[in-house]
Amino acid sequence: MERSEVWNKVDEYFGNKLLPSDSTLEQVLLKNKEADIPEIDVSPAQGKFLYLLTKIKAIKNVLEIGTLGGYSSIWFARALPEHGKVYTLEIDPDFAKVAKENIRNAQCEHKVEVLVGEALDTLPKLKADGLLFDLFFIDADKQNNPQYLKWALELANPGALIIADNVVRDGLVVDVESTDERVQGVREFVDLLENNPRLESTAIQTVGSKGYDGFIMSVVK
Ligand SMILES: C[S@@+](CC[C@H](N)C(=O)[O-])C[C@H]1O[C@@H](n2cnc3c(N)ncnc32)[C@H](O)[C@@H]1O
Repeated sequence: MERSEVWNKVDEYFGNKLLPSDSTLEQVLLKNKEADIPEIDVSPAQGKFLYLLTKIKAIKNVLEIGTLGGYSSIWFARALPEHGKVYTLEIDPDFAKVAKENIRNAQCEHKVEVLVGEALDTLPKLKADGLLFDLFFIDADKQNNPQYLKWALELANPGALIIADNVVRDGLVVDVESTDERVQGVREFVDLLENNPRLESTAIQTVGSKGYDGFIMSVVK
């Protein structure tokens, strides 16, 4: 069996055991497919992981950069208390439209603000509005990860979590010579984390239905 086949089977096994079937989330993925939205959302297991983290830390406000069809936004929203909020930033108005529908269908509308536009234009507005966040999920254009980290530090409550997805990129992250600007963005992001006195960080490699990748998690002091 191919390694990726094994990863899929193992994801399926744990999914069947630990993630009860969820017609709302399944519907989200179906709607995304119908709208030709790429299948680059987090996997169900990863979504549940984000949900659990949000619950464990009793997070109240989440800032997500990269909405796509709203799949991870819904996981976050479900983990928040009634008065909690997810602000999620999306550049593509068509994706944002589908995300808003999915979020409405999942009955999470009151907890999620989908903000359409270039994230680097939206972030200063959040700061001007005096918003602060307990958890950041950086999951958009990787070349801008260094900028997103700087903004997360501007907008973080003490003790906030910063999670950046897709940092392994099938192992390409260790390619010093890479001309892929996404790889360069991740490497620059890691350089900013290295010895940063405000952050404690780790990186976890993952395999599963989304292939070989990983995420970085940092805590703001
Ligand atoms: C990996 S997907 C997000 C997946 C989503 N978090 C999930 O797990 O369901 C990345 C998203 O970031 C959006 N994006 C890319 N560049 C962006 C930018 N500069 N500003 C805002 N959104 C951006 C893309 O359009 C895409 O929808």
